[in-house]
Amino acid sequence: MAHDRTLLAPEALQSFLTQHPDWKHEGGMIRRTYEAPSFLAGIAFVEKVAQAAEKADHHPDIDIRWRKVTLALVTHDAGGLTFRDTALAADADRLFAEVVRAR
Ligand SMILES: C[C@H](O)[C@H](O)[C@H]1CNC2=NC(N)=NC(=O)C2=N1
Repeated sequence: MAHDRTLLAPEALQSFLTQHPDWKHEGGMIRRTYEAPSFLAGIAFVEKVAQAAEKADHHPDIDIRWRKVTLALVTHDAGGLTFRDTALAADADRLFAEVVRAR
């Protein structure tokens, strides 16, 4: 599948980071660590993220350490950050809020 490879303008990235202050721009990726209320809530969150990632054909690096789940995103095909990264990051934030509400 062909995807848009347009890199995010610096202002667009800045605007995302301002609106999502838990996400950091590090090593060419955007990264956030979520702390779930329990290990299984963290796993439920990862499952939701995996479903969203598969649907978007865009897959974050995922690191699970007990209740902490770290997501890191970059568009390898584009060699940098694109709207696909910030869109999935924003989806993940919504999904995390759902998991926390449902605990
Ligand atoms: C063919 C397919 O669209 C690509 O390999 C996708 C799959 N998932 C991906 N995920 C991420 N994070 N970056 C990519 O560039 C990427 N590319």
